[in-house]
Amino acid sequence: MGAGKTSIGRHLADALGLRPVDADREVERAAGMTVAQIFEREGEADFRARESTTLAMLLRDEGLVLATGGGCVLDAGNRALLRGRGFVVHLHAGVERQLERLAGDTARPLLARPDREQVLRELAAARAPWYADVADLVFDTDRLDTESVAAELATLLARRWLRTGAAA
Ligand SMILES: Nc1ncnc2c1ncn2[C@@H]1O[C@H](COP(=O)(O)OP(=O)(O)OP(=O)(O)O)[C@@H](O)[C@H]1O
Ligand SMILES: O=C(O)C1=C[C@@H](O)[C@@H](O)[C@H](O)C1
Ligand SMILES: [Mg+2]
Repeated sequence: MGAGKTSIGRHLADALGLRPVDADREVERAAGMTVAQIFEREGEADFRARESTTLAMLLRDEGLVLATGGGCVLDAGNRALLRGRGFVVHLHAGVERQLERLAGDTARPLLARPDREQVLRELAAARAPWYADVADLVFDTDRLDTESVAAELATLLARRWLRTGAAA
C-alpha cells in the first residue's frame, strides 16, 4: 500500500502505449461497492475472493499494465496467474514512505486503525516471500516521484523487450 502501483501503473501504461487497469477499481466496479465497504459489509475473505475472480478475468487480456491490490500475492492461485501471464514488477516502498504517502488516506481498511506503522511492518514481513515469489523485477520507489519511476521502468522494459523481441 502506497508503493505507487496505481499511480505509477497509469504513467507506465501511457509511456508504453498499453492499457492501464487497476484491480481494486475493477473489484469495486463489479461489486458496486468501494473496497472499504466490501471489507466492512462482507469481510476480508470475501474481498479476497472477489479480488481473485477479477484478477483471473483481467489476466485473460493482453496489452495491459495491471496495478494489483497490495494483498493479491497472498493467494497461491493469484501468484501462479501473475507468474504465468505477466512481467511482474514489485514496487517497493519502505514503511516510513508508506506512512507519509498514506497519511491522509481513509480508503484502505487494513490501515483504518491507530497502529498503522506496526500493521505495515507486519504486512511487509509476512508478504516479502510472496512478492519475491512472483516478481521478475524489484524497483525501489522511495527516492523517486511516480513519473520518474514510470519513466525508468519504461526504459528498462523497452530495452528488455528489444532484446527478447517479445511485448510481454
Ligand atoms: N514514488 C512516489 N512519490 C511520491 N508519491 C507517491 C509515490 N508513489 C505513490 N505516491 C503517492 O502515494 C499515494 C498512494 O499511491 P498509490 O495509490 O499509487 O499506491 P498503491 O501501491 O496503488 O496502493 P494500494 O496497494 O493500496 O492500491 C498516492 O497519493 C500517490 O500519489
Ligand atoms: O495490501 C492490501 O492488502 C490491500 C491493498 C489495497 O490495494 C486494497 O486491495 C486493499 O485495501 C487491501
Ligand atoms: Mg492501488
